[in-house]
Amino acid sequence: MSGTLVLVRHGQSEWNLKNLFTGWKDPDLTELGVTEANAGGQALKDYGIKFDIAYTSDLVRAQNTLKIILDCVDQSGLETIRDQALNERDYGDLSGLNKDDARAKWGEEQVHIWRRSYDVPPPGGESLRDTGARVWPYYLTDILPQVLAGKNVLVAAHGNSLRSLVMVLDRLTKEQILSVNLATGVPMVYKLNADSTVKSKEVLGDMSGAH
Ligand SMILES: O=C(O)[C@H](O)COP(=O)(O)O
Repeated sequence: MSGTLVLVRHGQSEWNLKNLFTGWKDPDLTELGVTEANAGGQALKDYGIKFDIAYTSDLVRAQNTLKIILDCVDQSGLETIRDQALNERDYGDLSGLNKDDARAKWGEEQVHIWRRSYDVPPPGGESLRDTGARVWPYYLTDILPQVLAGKNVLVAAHGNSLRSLVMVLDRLTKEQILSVNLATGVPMVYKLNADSTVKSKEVLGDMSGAH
C-alpha cells in the first residue's frame, strides 16, 4: 500500500511581511511564520502521522519550517534531503521589488498574470510551467518512489514550487491554477493510489486567507 505525501508551504517570511517578491532570495521566517509552522506541526501531530523521510529546498524559510514541524511531531532527527529543485519560482527581475510598487508600475492585471498564470514568466524569471519543469522530474525520481514504497513523506517548500505539484496532483487546468494560492504553514495530506494518482486529499487548516 502507498504511503502518505504531505506538502506544506513555509510560514510567513520577512519578505512576505514586507510584501517583496522573494523567489530565490533567502529571508528567514518572521515570528508569525514560526507560529504558522508550529500550527502546521501541531495539526500533523493531532492527525497522528509519523514520517519516514522529509524533503525541503535550498532556502532557509522552508528548511526552518521543516525543522519546526519535525520538532512538533517529535521527529527532530528525521532524515532530511535538501534540494534546489524544490526552491521557489525564480522571480527574476521582480525579486526584491515591492508587490504594490510593481502593480503601480505594470498594472494589477499584468502582475497577477506574472504571479498566478501557468505559462507567462516574470521578466528574467520562471513561469509556473518553468518551475514545474524542474519540480516534477525531482518529484518523479526522488519523492514519488518513496511514497509508492509505502513511506510517509513530508515536503516543506514554497508557494509556487508546490503549486506546480498541486496543479498536476489535483488535475487542474491552466485556468483553474490562476485562482489557487497556498496558505503559509497549512499541511496538505495526499494519499496516493498504486498508479500514482490521488486517492484523497485533506487540508489540515484554512487555505481561504491565502492571497
Ligand atoms: O517568492 C515570493 O515572493 C513568494 O514566496 C510567493 O510569491 P507569490 O505570492 O507572488 O507567488
